[in-house]
Amino acid sequence: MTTTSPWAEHPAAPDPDPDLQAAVTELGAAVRDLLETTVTTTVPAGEQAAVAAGVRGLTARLAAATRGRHTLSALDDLPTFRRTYSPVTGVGNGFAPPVQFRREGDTVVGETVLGLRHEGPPAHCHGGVSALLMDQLLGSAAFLAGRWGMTAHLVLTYHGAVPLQTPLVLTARITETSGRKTVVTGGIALAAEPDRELVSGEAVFVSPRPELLELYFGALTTADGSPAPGHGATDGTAL
Ligand SMILES: CCCCCCCCCCCCCC(=O)SCCNC(=O)CCNC(=O)[C@H](O)C(C)(C)COP(=O)(O)OP(=O)(O)OC[C@H]1O[C@@H](n2cnc3c(N)ncnc32)[C@H](O)[C@@H]1OP(=O)(O)O
Repeated sequence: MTTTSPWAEHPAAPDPDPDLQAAVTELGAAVRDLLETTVTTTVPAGEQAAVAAGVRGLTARLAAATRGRHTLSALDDLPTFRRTYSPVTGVGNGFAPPVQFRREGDTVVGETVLGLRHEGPPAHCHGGVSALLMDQLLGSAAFLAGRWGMTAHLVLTYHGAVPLQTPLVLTARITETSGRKTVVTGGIALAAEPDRELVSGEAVFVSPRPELLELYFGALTTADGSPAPGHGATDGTAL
C-alpha cells in the first residue's frame, strides 16, 4: 500500500501560463487588501454602501466564467500539490495570509503575519484560524517528506494567545510513520521567541483506502475537462 501521495507517480503538469499566474496572484493580493481593509475601515456608512455596490459589479465580471468543485483550477497540479486557492498557502485566496512552507532538514518551517481578518479575541488570532494553520503546517510536513494523507486526528493546545500583525514562525516534523499513517507534531510561536510555542499540536494523517479515494476524488477533472491524475484508481498504489 502506498504511503506517498497517490498522485506522486504522475508527471507534474507543465508550468502554468505565466500571464494567468501573475493575474491570479495580483487579484488575490488585491482581494486580500480589500478583505483586510473591510474589517478595519471606519469610513462613513454611505461610503461603505457605495464601495459595496462597486464590489458587486466586479464580482459579476468574475462570475462570467467559473468552475465547479470537481474541477481543478488551470493553475493547480495534484502531483506537486500546487494549490492556488488554499485558504492557508494560496496566493489566489484573499483570506490566506498566505504562508509558504519549506523543508529545513527534518523540519518544515513557515513564516507569516496574520491580519484582522483572522481575529478572534480582540487583537489576537481566532482559535479556529490557528487550527487551520496547524492542519496545513502538519500536513505539509508529511507531504514534503514524501508522504500523504488526509487529517484523521488533530489535537491542539493553546498555551498563549497569538497576536495579529506580528511576525510568527510555524515549525513541524514527523514523529512516526506506519503503513498509511503519518504522525506529525508542530507549533506556532513568535518569530522573536521561536522556542516558546503559543500553539502546539499533533496530527495523524491517513492515506485513504482506494474506495474512499474514488468516492472523494473520482469525479475530479483538470481545467480542460480531462480526468485529473488519480482518476480510476483501483488499488491505491498508482492513482
Ligand atoms: C510545497 C508545499 C506543499 C504543501 C502540500 C500540502 C499538504 C496538504 C496539507 C493539507 C492539510 C489539510 C488536510 C485536510 O484538510 S484533509 C480534510 C479533513 N479530513 C477528512 O476529511 C478525513 C475524513 N476521514 C476519512 O475520510 C477517513 O477516516 C480516513 C481517510 C482518514 C481514514 O479512512 P480509511 O478507511 O482509509 O482508514 P482505515 O480505517 O483503513 O485505517 C487506516 C489506518 O489509519 C488509522 N486511523 C484511521 N483513522 C484514525 C484516527 N482518527 N486516528 C488515528 N489513527 C487512525 C487506523 O488505525 C489504521 O492504522 P493501522 O491500524 O493500519 O495502524
